[in-house]
This record gives sequence, structure tokens and C-alpha cells, in this order.
Amino acid sequence: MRDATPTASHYVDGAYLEDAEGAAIEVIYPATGARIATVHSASGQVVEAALAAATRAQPAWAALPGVERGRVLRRAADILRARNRELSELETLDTGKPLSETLVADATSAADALEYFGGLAAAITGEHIPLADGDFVYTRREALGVCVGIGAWNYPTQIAAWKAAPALACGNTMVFKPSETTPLCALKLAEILTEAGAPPGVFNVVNGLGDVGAALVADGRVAKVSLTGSVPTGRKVYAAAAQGMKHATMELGGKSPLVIFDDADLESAISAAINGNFYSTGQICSNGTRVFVQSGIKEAFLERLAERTANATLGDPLDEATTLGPMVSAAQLEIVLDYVARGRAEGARLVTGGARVEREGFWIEPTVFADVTDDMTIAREEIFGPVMTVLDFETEDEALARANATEYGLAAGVFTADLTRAHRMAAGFEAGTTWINTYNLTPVEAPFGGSKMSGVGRENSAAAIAHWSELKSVYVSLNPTEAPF
Ligand SMILES: NC(=O)c1ccc[n+]([C@@H]2O[C@H](COP(=O)([O-])OP(=O)(O)OC[C@H]3O[C@@H](n4cnc5c(N)ncnc54)[C@H](O)[C@@H]3O)[C@@H](O)[C@H]2O)c1
Ligand SMILES: O=CCc1c[nH]cn1
Repeated sequence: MRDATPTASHYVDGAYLEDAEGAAIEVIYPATGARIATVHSASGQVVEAALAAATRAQPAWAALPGVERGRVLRRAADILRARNRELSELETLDTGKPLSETLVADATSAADALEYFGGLAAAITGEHIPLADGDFVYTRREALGVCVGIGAWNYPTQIAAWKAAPALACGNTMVFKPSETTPLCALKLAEILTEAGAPPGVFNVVNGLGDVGAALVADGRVAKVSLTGSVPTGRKVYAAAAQGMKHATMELGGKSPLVIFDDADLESAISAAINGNFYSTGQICSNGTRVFVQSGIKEAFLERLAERTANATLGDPLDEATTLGPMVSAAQLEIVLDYVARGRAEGARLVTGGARVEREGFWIEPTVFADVTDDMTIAREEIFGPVMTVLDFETEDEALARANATEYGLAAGVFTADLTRAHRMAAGFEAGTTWINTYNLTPVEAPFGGSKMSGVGRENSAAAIAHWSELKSVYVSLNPTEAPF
């Protein structure tokens, strides 16, 4: 297995920075369990250097015309696309996701974000509000300042870019902390932004565990924190951000419903259930892990689903023929196996899968449970692995009520040929991101994010600009100012 050790553990002030003082973090290739790199957790000096660099760089970066900031982002997008294969291979090594996925969903998604927000940067403007007697107000959309991004391990390149692109477009600078499980890819994004012309300090990466993230969030120079992670971490980070009255975006977990009515195109609905449960080996926040199937089509659905699931190709993730990779880590594999055991113990019917795959690395079969009831643990808790739960329903009202009966509210999907019903369901879902007759498509043009415990704020689309900037109003009087005395 190749050595994927980066030039150094951190990227600060436009250059790689090593700091052997910090605890060693071993990077494990999930497909084999082999160590492929070692990085060091950031010491206090590295955290300080990164925050100081971001603070120094911010005023000049914000003062550039938007069109110039945008040009840097768009150049970075071009570099990402030109190096897509190399970056996709690194994403595969970092996460274990198969190259057949990473070639189309990671550096390319990051490039889309940089291109989109690069294009938007020059259009981040205020408005003119006319008032009585010629007075008027104009608004200025201003940068927040130094922002902190903290990432999860499932999409290390995409998560870094979905935060960096709108943040930088608005004139902010950023210190980004990747997940300690996948510390390699964000360093490449930093290197590429420098190559594209981003001044030193505009985008910095510090690696480390939760304590490094906590130190960044607590720092008084930081104006905004954007976390992608679990609900328990979100609670801590949101609370810490509130101490400093910082802006916050929380992109957290989910237990999203996918509702399939008996008039749906069955093959499409099964494709959506497969994509929404097994893509990235089930490690996607918005996955439709509660698949509600109308009872009339349940057995046909399960039979065809099992048939198609048997076609998954588990194998070397670097082989483009592979369509299902391992879990990201031994710890995540154990969590998922434990949920499978609980599903069995609580009486769900195992349709397919359920076993650890006996080979080196962290492998599990794609798993489908049927006859799942709403109270079962596997129907209530986020598993974050390739475990689909299929639940039966009879009526639309029942399906909607049960779909919404969760503390989460990240995503939801509906499959039906009845478009009136589809829009009724989409309006009724208590979720931030919804799909009709498809699932899990997340183009940069569409807002992405959750409601309820799944989060606060939105990434992507023009809506993200409001979350990475502050509005100032300027009242201009064309009249003499009067006073009562
Ligand atoms: N909504 C989304 O967009 C989205 C996308 C991907 C993943 N996720 C969620 O992420 C979770 C899986 O990722 P994970 O296991 O890496 O999540 P996690 O919550 O364990 O960790 C996320 C990040 O937070 C850091 N962290 C931990 N404690 C911290 C603290 N006290 N202060 C600051 N930072 C801290 C970690 O080091 C890591 O970088 C799942 O719940 C998944 O649904 C959400
Ligand atoms: O993991 C959550 C974000 C996402 C959804 N689809 C691709 N990435």
C-alpha cells in the first residue's frame, strides 16, 4: 500500500507546517486496516499560528473586489478538476469509499462549490431602500471575519469546500479542522487554493482531535463556526459558540424517511433506496434509512431490492469496478454490527446481509431489515452504515405522521406517480432537504441543511451567502436633522 503521508500535518499562512510536538494520529486505509500515513495533532502554537494568520489576512482579502476573490475560487475549481483522479484516489485512501464514487462525487463536488461561489462573489451586494422626503437606506453585505470550519469523515474534500467556498467568496478567512479519521484531503484543498492565488492565511488547515476543534471555537477572534458532525458534537459546539455570541451553522445527523407509494416507478424507487442507504457504504448524513413502503408493493419491493443488492461489488476500492467499500474505521464497523445485532434481537426480519465480511479491513455486507416497527432501535437511531430498515404503511396521513415522528429533520423523500400527493408530502415533511421521485442529489445550486435536531443554517446555493456574511444598514438623510428642543 502506498504511503500517503502529506508534506506536513497542517497548512498555515500559505504553507505546510509540521509540529511533531502534537500527538501522532495514524491514518488507516479502511480497505486493509494498514497504516498509510501519520499526522500530528496541532499543538497550541499551531492553533495560534493558524488563527493569527487568518486574522492578519482577513481585512485585505475582504477589501478585494468580489470579482477578484471569485477569480481565485474559480481557478481553484479548474485545478481540482484537472487533478480529479489524483484527488479522488486520495479521498479513497482517506475514507475507503470506492474510486467509482470518488471520481464523481468529491473533488468534483468541491469544484462545483468553488465555481458556483466564485461566480457569485461579485454579486454579493446590498440594496437600496427609498424612504420619505428623499431619505434612503442602503445595505452592505459585509464579511463576518475569521471563520472556523470543522468536518466529519465521510466527505473530507466536499465538506471542506462546501464551507470554504462561500466563506471566502464573502471575504472571510477560515481555519478548517478536518476529522481526525480523514486528515489528508483538506490539506490538498489548501495547497490548491494557494496555487490558485489565495493570499497566505486565507484558508488554513489544522489537524487534530475534538480538543483542537474546541480550542478554535472558543477563540475570541473567531466570528463564525460551521460544524459538520453528529448531534452530540453539535450540541457542544453550538453551546460553545453561543458563549461568544458567534454565528453558527450546524450540519448534523439524521434518520430520514423515504416514502414509497404503490403507484411509484418501482425500479426508480429501489434505485433511490439503494443510493440512499448503500452509497458511500451508508455513511451519508441525509440517507433515507427509514424506507416506508406501502403494504401492497412491499413483497415485490423486497424481492427486487434483495436481487439488486446481491449485485453490489465489494472489492479493492481503487478498482473502478468496485461499487461498495468498507466502513471508514474499525470503531464505526463495530457500531454498525452492534445495530444489526439489536435489529435481530428486537424482532426485525433480516432480508439480506447482516454479516461482517471476513477479509482485512472494515467490511460489512449491505443489509436490509423488513417488518421494522417505529419503536425499534434501528428505526430510531442514526446507524451511519449500510443498514436499510423497511417499514410498511397503509395511508398517506399515516406515512407522513410516522415520517415526521423523529427528533431529526435533515432530509426526506417521496416516490409516487401522483404529483399532487408528492407536493403535499414535500410540504408536510419536517425536514430541511426533500426530494420527489429521486433521493440524495445535492447540487450546489440547491440549499442543503436540516431542521429540528439535524441542524441550523444552510450550505450551498445563494442562501448560504446570508450565513457567511452580515448585513449592515446605512441610513442616509437628505434633510436637515430636527430635535424637540
Ligand atoms: N448534515 C450534514 O451535512 C452532515 C454531513 C456529513 C456528516 N454528518 C454527520 O456527521 C456524523 C459522522 O461524523 P463524525 O463521526 O466525524 O462526527 P463527530 O461529531 O464525531 O465529529 C465531527 C467533528 O467534530 C470534531 N469535534 C469533536 N468534538 C468536538 C468539540 N468538543 N469541539 C469542536 N469540535 C469537536 C471532531 O474532531 C470532528 O472533526 C454523523 O452524525 C453524520 O450524520 C452530517
Ligand atoms: O453527508 C452529507 C452531505 C452529503 C449528501 N450527499 C453527499 N454529501
